[in-house]
Amino acid sequence: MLEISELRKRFAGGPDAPDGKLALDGIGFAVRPGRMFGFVGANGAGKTTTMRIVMGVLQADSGSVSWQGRPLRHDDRRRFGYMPEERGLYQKMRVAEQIAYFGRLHGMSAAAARKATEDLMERLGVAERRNDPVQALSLGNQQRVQLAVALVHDPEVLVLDEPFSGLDPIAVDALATALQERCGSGVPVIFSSHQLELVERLCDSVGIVAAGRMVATGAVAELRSAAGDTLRVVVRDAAPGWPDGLPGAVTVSGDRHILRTTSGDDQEILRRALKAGRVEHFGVERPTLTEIFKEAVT
Ligand SMILES: Nc1ncnc2c1ncn2[C@@H]1O[C@H](COP(=O)(O)OP(=O)(O)OP(=O)(O)O)[C@@H](O)[C@H]1O
Repeated sequence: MLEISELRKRFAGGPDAPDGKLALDGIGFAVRPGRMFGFVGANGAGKTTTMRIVMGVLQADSGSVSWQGRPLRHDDRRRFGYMPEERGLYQKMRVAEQIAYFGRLHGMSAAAARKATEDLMERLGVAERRNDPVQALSLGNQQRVQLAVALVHDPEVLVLDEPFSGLDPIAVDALATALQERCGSGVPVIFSSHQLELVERLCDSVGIVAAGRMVATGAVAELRSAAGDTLRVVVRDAAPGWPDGLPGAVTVSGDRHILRTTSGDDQEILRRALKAGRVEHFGVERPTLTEIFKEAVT
């Protein structure tokens, strides 16, 4: 298991902010083997900083990262796969050569690196570009190569900073399948993303970070059920004022009134809605991850 505990990090300030910037204020979470963990949060919340600390690119002021029950060491990180936010490809190096080169850096034999490279280029749809320098590829294709670089040495853990950003839907599916396979073979996977539908679809658990703190963490289904069900009623052509006194909030969209409530007598609400106009929808809904996210970070 990969465990991140109580990480704090303050960046040095400039003349405008002499106290610096507290980027992490006690972040902690754990990712079990074979689990996919979605790391979400607004811009500047602290995701990249956390992942950089996990990968040893930055040092925390305090807190710890442990892997399989003991403090994470430099050697362990060689067996991790990392996709940094700033990306890190050699622009002039050819695609196949580059992926194999990173495999070699992680200690693979030349033959094993070549074989893994062939396999990944095929899987990620860049085999036809094998002899092109990276700089000749579109950004999305460069990202596929970046992912191949993170995967080539069959890592024990995957830490990916916004791996899905900028990818077309075909590439998203190829990447999702590649990650699910790694997970299926017992690898813990952490990835950050602003694409919450994707996180909801792929991840066993999520962590929502705001201002350097974890504000919610757990299985997506648990977070959704803990957030409580909402009754949504849509009434068409209803007279204004019909929901006066009913709990919840009403929004108006064209000729539709939409009432959302988490409390109240549903039968009474239905009677009132039927009297008021044409009831187009009456149902209980579980909040999406996007709704939970907005609630948690605002
Ligand atoms: N090297 C640095 N020096 C000073 N401040 C920094 C540095 N790196 C990050 N920060 C600040 O730390 C905070 C957290 O940034 P971080 O990049 O971790 O956020 P993030 O959640 O990854 O955001 P995004 O979704 O925009 O990528 C931000 O306020 C950022 O401006």
